[in-house]
Amino acid sequence: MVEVGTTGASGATGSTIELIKLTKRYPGSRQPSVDSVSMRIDAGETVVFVGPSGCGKSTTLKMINRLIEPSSGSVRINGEEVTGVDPVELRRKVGYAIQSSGLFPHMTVAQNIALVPRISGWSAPRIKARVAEMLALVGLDAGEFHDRYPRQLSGGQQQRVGVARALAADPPVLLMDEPFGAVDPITREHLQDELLRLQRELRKTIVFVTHDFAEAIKLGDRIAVLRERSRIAQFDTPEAILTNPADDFVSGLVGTGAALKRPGLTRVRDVEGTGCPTVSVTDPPQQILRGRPVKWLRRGDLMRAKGSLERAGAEQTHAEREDDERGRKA
Ligand SMILES: Nc1ncnc2c1ncn2[C@@H]1O[C@H](COP(=O)(O)OP(=O)(O)OP(=O)(O)O)[C@@H](O)[C@H]1O
Repeated sequence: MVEVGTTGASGATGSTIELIKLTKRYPGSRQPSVDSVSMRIDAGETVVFVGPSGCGKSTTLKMINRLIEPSSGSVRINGEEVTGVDPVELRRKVGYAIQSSGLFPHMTVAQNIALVPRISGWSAPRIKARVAEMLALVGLDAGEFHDRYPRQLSGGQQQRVGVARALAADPPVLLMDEPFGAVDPITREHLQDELLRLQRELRKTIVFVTHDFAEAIKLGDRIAVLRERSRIAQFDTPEAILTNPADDFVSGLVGTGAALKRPGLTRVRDVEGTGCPTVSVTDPPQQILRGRPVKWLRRGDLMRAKGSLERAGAEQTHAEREDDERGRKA
């Protein structure tokens, strides 16, 4: 029997996901579209795949829930190979939300949300209660929306129903493939905020695909920057990627515009010297470092630190936050 989620000391209800040398070669293609990708995603973490069009983000994502079968390599959810999991069970474990919302047009909002609980064999009263709970969770009034059809909803409302449907069976893992790609920028920002709020509450393991780097830095605990064939160019926290891009490819994707959208992030060269200690070039580095900020620590880093902060967080490099986040530095 598959274990559905874990509620560990960190309070996360998600599952770990491991991609092990995951490869997809489509029939007739000379090159693999995904070439031996390996990564580990922690329980309760939001990881965003970002990269240029056609680099293999969606293919990688869809191999996690077996919408696409890998050519080789494997995916493990909480240590269990997904190929060994019954498809119905897999759908219950792995919620899936996509750009076009993916709602069935001939089903009402309630029927769409009830889909996975129904195929999982839930009782009618339990499904009814869950639909009401999900509508409330995504901020839609049940009285107004329960019996509407998708065509009677705005794009943003359809996306909300898509997210509600993906969460209905309380899966520990949520896969989101450009779920907010088809809505206007204001609605998109609103849906992103809603997702952040939901995730603070639910602590699922979320894998989110986007080609919008600003969206990646807003939503991701970590970002996997992918280049062609889903090769990992950098896999790190938004702060680390912004302040220390691995190479020119990553720098190009980050772009100055995206970096400046991160509130409170300032280049060191632009920071006023007031209040900074003055040292001589001959002073020993360790002495200079003593008592000074060395790392960025986020709440998730502290949760995962397991006793020592030595490997937690991201090294502070050439950029500095000027805002009240200073208090969170170790
Ligand atoms: N069914 C298929 N048959 C053959 N090739 C495919 C198939 N699906 C995708 N590909 C190819 O695999 C590569 C990766 O596609 P994928 O959709 O995973 O990229 P992506 O990074 O998600 O792109 P986008 O950001 O444009 O959605 C592309 O070159 C694409 O043409």
